[in-house]
Amino acid sequence: MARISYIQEFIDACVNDIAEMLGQDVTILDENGIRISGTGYFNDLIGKPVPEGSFFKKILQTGKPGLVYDMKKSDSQCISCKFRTQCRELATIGFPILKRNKPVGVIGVVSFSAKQKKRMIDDHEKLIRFLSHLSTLLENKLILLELTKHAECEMKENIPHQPDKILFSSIIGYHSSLKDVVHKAQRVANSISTVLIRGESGTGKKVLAKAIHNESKRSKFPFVAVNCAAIPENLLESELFGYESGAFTGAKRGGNIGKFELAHKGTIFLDEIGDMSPLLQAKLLRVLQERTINRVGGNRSISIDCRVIAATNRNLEEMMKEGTFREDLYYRINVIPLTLKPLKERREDIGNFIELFIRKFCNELNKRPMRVDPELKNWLIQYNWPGNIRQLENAIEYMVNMAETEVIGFSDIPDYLLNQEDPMNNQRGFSLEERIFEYEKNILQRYFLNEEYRNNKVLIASELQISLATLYRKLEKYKLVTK
Ligand SMILES: Nc1ncnc2c1ncn2[C@@H]1O[C@H](COP(=O)(O)OP(=O)(O)OP(=O)(O)O)[C@@H](O)[C@H]1O
Repeated sequence: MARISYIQEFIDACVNDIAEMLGQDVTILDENGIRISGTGYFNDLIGKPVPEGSFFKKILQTGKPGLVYDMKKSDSQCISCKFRTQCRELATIGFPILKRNKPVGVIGVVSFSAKQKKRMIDDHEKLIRFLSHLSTLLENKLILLELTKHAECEMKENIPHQPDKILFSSIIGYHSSLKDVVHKAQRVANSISTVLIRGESGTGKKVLAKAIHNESKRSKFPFVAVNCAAIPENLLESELFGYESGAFTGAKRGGNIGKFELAHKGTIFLDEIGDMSPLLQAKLLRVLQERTINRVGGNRSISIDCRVIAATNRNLEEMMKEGTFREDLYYRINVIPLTLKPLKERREDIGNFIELFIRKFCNELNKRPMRVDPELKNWLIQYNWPGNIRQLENAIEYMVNMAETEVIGFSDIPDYLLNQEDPMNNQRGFSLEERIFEYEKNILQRYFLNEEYRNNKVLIASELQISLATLYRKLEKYKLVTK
């Protein structure tokens, strides 16, 4: 999905030209309320979020434009903004940037002098019309970008047997458990036996499956991935096995081949197999045993030749006990089990992933090479990563986008990393005292890294209803990072 920050260069050019033309300051926010561009006063605020409850945040929520010229009035749109009384803006017009009717950003034009304010109020109708055109232009640019990317992906998918770059050597990981998994995978790459990859979401199951395929004799033939959880149950059968003409209402004339046939001589990757319905489990079992499929609505058996790799993050043993996963299918797919550990159990790999992803995103986003502040790196290594490698990858993408210098620091981390309620995430082996320590430290740290509080100890102490002296003591005790 194209985000507003993906057209950053175009936005910067627009903002500067419009500000010059209108004689007012102009700013643009992304879908999270982060200022991604701005002129004059806003220059120093780029990369920072606007306060909760602010006029611009409301526009992001409602998708409605507006004009505010008396921030202090009780019915002003800024009434719930904490920084209302310190605000230097005299008048502001905000207009949503919509993508398919969903707000993905805001354009703001702001007056800081009485003269500018008067001009804004006099001309506000024209200005709103102009912003509406600009917003449409930005929306079109985003949609065009999305369509181009989509077309590129489709082209790549349609090139038969395109070699994929993921090999065993591209799987990052020095932890002994991962080395062991990769070693086993190498040994079975050329076998026809079914592999079952277990692991939490985002641990690299698909990456491993692709490496097995690419390092096997089947690599010249397709690797076909099917996410069994993402396809509605009634469609999954025809998706997997194909259908004949007239098999159901809406079926294509001439029928359609399914993923098993598409993967002929290659590999079929059945992701989230634990989410397959009992009925389909039975059909899949038969296919795996007989190595033939029957298209939906057809009565001819078609033999298949493809390697099956299945993956799941579900506890299949528990599911068998509950009767929601078939025991016979379990034994059929669990021939070569490979388990990927969650990232928090292989912390020695986190540093390498951080370096890898920083390089990747600097490259993709055309940014100069960056590095991470060593203190932040330690913090990231200690973090629990419930979303595993995928979450780490997304967090680094965010940080590379946000960083204004070549050193990524605490001010660049996404808020959601700090908003984790239980920092120990039910890890075993910690006492109540240690847990409470981490819990309190985490709460305080969140306040110090929250832009809204601007490191203001009086404000933080008052919000937490503790004395300033207590706050200072805790600051020292927990060695908190302040922005
Ligand atoms: N060892 C690795 N080296 C480099 N990148 C990796 C590695 N493992 C995973 N990744 C990256 O992490 C992300 C998640 O990987 P992947 O999609 O394979 O996880 P998954 O376990 O299949 O997730 P899910 O169960 O949610 O589908 C991908 O962007 C992938 O490129």
